[in-house]
Amino acid sequence: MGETLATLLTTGFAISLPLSIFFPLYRIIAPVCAVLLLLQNRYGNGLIRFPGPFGATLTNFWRVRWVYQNGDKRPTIVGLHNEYGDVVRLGPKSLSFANPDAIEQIYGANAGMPKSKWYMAFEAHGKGEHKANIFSTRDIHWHARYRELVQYGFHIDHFGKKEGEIDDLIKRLLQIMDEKVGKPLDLPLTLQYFTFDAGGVFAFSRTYGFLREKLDIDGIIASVRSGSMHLNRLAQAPIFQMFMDQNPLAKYFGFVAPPMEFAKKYLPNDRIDKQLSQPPAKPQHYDILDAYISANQTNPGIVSRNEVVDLGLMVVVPASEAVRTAISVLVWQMLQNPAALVKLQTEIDATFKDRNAIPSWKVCSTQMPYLDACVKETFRIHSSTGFMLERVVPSGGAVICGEYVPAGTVVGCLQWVIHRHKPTFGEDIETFRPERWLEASKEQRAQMEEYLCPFGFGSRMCLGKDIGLFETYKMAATLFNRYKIKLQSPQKDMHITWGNIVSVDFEACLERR
Ligand code: HEM
Repeated sequence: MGETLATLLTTGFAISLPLSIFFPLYRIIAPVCAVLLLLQNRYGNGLIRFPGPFGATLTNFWRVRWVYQNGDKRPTIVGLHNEYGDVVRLGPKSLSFANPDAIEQIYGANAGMPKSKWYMAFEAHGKGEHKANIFSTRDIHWHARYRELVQYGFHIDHFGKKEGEIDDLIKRLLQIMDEKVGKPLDLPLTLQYFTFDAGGVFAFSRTYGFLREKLDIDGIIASVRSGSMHLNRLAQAPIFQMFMDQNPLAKYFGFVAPPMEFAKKYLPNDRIDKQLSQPPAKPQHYDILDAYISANQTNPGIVSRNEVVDLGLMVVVPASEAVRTAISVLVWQMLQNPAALVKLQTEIDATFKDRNAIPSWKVCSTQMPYLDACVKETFRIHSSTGFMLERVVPSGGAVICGEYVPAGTVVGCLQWVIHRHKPTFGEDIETFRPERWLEASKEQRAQMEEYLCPFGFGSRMCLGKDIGLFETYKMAATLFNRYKIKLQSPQKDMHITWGNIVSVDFEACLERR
């Protein structure tokens, strides 16, 4: 067998040489090359002065293993910063920053840093397709123009006109919850039926039917969860993706990621075709598709018909999973902190006399300071996303937090770390304490608000921020107005899945108030 293999490997240039010459050479050359590569990784990137785990300086596979091992914990980069300080070397060519001063230098308008290859994991692939989207693209110019054309569709002034439709969905959700009163309820999953359908209404003015069917349609919720975990792991080492999801051979296996398949299956193609065949008109539906259609009509080279699939994908991942996580964490935190819950309930009772009321966005967002503090504290202590927002230092290098960083280095901040910056948020950063937002001086509060960044930073900040906030404020006020909520297992932590979303699971038990 050894003879045959060696013969094959050498066919064409040295078939007649005795095999015994080659094996000793392979045995020596391979390890020498590996050692040289590891030394180059550790010492050759100009980052040796930055502290970090030894394995991380040698290879990105350290990160893959690290994320695998910690898949059921909150992001452990926080622990690495506690151990190594404000700048941690996370890979041969990557640095994580904990000081909020880094934000402007990495994500500011003048930084000129594109996203890293980490984001490739979130591009369409399979069956011959490979397509960047608004979230993943590393093309700064295409992104800027694309975003400029569609962003009004994500703005509260536009989609806010759909509040009545969302209230109808909330009523359906409450019916499902009422049926479960007194019984164990998978609250995060039930909330996701709502966030999925609400995403459909915001994007396309139609639901997917999760609340009607009361089940995980096409198993997409389960797929998104496992996909988020899987992609977050693979993405840690971009080269890993070449062998797996981004493998050019994947198209021959006919593999299409489930979120993509789902997004395409439920696109309202009839409406899209009809509207595209008509002359440009004023918004008719006040959904996000309005903005995509008008962008396609005026700038088809920037927002092509294919970009509408991006919109479908947004409903499947951030609009359903990230918003579910935000609302679920808020509920869980309130239940862990009875004193805070009493204060929230007192504010709710003073604001709404009717326990069946579905609070309006306007009232929730402007007249309920304690609710506002609870939402902010939820996003601070547990941001829905759990990936470092990686950018690449452009040619010429950059100075970040006083440190020179060479061109080509991947740099970034994780919100979980920034939100634990003690000089900004206080010494008790691991405690859920909404009061910190109310007791702070005007200057300190402004500083905290500037560094509270669950939706990211700068030109790549979340487009769905208004939608995420709209749903979180409304659902929190609605649930605590109507129900007395308890945890089924009060002593147990939430079950955590650290994927690109840090999802949570727990069971609750509701009683009508
Ligand atoms: C609580 C809910 C949400 C959270 C915490 C959240 C968080 C984030 C974060 C941190 C980013 C920045 C990623 C980066 O820099 O790499 C992002 C980007 C994005 N999010 Fe969200 N998101 C939420 C809801 C939504 C919703 C509801 C939508 C759409 C309806 C959405 C659409 C997007 C898009 C399109 C981007 C890419 C923006 C760009 O690069 O220009 N998100 N989100």
